[in-house]
Amino acid sequence: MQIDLIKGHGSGNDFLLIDEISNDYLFTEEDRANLAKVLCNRGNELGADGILFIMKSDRADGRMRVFNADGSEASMCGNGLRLVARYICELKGLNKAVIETMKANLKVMKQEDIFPQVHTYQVEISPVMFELKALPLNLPKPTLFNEKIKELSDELRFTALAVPNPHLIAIGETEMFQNNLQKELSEKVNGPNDLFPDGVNVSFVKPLEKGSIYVRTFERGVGFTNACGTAMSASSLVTCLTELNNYEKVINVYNNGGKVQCVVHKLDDTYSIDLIGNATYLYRASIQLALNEKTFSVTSRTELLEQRTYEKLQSAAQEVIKQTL
Ligand SMILES: N[C@H](CCC[C@H](N)C(=O)O)C(=O)O
Repeated sequence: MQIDLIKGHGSGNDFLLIDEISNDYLFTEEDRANLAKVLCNRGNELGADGILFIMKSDRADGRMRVFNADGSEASMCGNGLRLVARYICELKGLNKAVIETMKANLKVMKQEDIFPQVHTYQVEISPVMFELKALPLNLPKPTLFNEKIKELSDELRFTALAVPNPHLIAIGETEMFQNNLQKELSEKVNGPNDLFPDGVNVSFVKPLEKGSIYVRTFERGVGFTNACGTAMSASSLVTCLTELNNYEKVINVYNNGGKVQCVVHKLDDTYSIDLIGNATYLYRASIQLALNEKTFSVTSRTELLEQRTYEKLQSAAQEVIKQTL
């Protein structure tokens, strides 16, 4: 079976985009999980953090389903949604659209370049839930806000929220990035454990100057990635809850893949976050796939030249991180 795809990234969080609107691929659920495991494997010619299936929708301009590299499906993907936003807007000649995701239909729109000649989109991150059952997190309390979890750490304080995929956020200083704690506790809560039966994305956050933070995330179903869009959005919200940053103001979120911006909105007890950042295409490729043998070959690959301009954004962001982390 031949499959045409685009490899792209949002802040270095890279994905394979497969267009099921223009092509009749007819994937089964098992196909989708197997495709993610086979094509995202970085030992192969492609490799990625996940696959974004772009599908028809009867209630929006398009639909996104996101599968992690381990074959698990997630309810949301912030960096991936910017790539899908770009793909749908360019496919349909739109500057803004609505994309159906597992739990919500989300508003997306093309934005002014966050850096010269870097395709930039804004996506809505919503709904936001703090009830522990929304993750789920099995603790004898309704919510977890800036509190210790003795099974995970004696010092760190965590906040748990779903946007709607699950996130566990710890805010601290540089030292928290200089040991193996994030890796060890992330592997624990993403393996067989009583706290997070479905796993969780784990982010360590360091406030930089007011209006700027650095976020490093160990992603459920993937591991450490350059950036996690929903995690950066959730982290921005938590820094507003702890009054480190302000609602309705742009927060610069630095990460190992570059920089995005978040604006946190609070209306009574309802929150949403605007996530603004790049949607960069790396290459187009066609593959010949034998799914049952779980093998494929790349039959064509056309490099695109967008990464050269993106790299200027990334090195500027890395300079800031080097100065402040
Ligand atoms: N690993 C996530 C899905 C991908 C989210 C991330 N790549 C993003 O940009 O939000 C999860 O299992 O909930």
